[in-house]
Amino acid sequence: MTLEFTKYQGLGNDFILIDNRQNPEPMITPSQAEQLCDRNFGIGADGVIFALPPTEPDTDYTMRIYNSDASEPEMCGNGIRCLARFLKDLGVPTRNSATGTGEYRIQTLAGVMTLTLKSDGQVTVDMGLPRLLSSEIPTTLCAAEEKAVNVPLSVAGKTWDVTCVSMGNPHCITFVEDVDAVDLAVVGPQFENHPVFPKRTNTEFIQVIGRSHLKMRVWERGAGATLACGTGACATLVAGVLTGRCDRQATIELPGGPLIIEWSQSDGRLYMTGPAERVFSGRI
Ligand SMILES: N[C@@H](CCC[C@H](N)C(=O)O)C(=O)O
Repeated sequence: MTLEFTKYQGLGNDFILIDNRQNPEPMITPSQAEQLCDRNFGIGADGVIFALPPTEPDTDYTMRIYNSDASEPEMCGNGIRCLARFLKDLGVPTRNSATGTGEYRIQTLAGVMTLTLKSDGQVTVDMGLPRLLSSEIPTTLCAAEEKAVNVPLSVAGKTWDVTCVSMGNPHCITFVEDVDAVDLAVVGPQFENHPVFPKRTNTEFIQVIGRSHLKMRVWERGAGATLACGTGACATLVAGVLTGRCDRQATIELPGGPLIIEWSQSDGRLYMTGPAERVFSGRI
């Protein structure tokens, strides 16, 4: 089998993009995706993203993604920016292109996202509403109808205060004094596979630099330590606001660079702005 692909990255969170517009089912299996993501024996990536035909009214395309461990997450913030850039590079016309900023509406397992391609190359994504009930994360840290905000969780012999937010996918956020001191490779997998998270979790370790500047490191479910996580940055801003640590708009500084996140007061939705760049195309 020969597969055409293009590699994209958003702040170093990197993906293999596949033009799957002719078929509603991904053209490779999760285990083939895992092989392609291998950084030694494959192309190397944090995940594989498929541009699939739309199935819902008023949407342009459908995104599905496999993590590098072959699991399928509901949503990916950096990945969907890369998908918008991929569609544009394929010559797919945007909506409202006469205004100078084009839009795509992309269906995901977490709902429909609207993406705006800006003239400076950045992409803004309407990431929708955060979900806060324990049953929505999901986590058993609290009763199903309660919010897990600043609750203690014992991991790796230490008690961490955590806040849980779903952006369609699960996030556990913990604020620390010094984010560089966290041994991600040791504590990350223990958070990810903790029994209080029945669908596993992404985990964000956050240092507050100022009310509009947070520094983040992430351990992703199904991908491990990555250079950036868009859904994680959105979940982090929500956790920071809920715990009184930051304003509703902030720069989230990641190892791969900054994301600008806003939690709109007027509509309650999260807006994420950041880059998405093509790296190379190939055939495997
Ligand atoms: N890097 C992504 C998140 C990808 C999915 C995640 N690993 C999960 O399993 O939920 C982002 O930018 O949001």
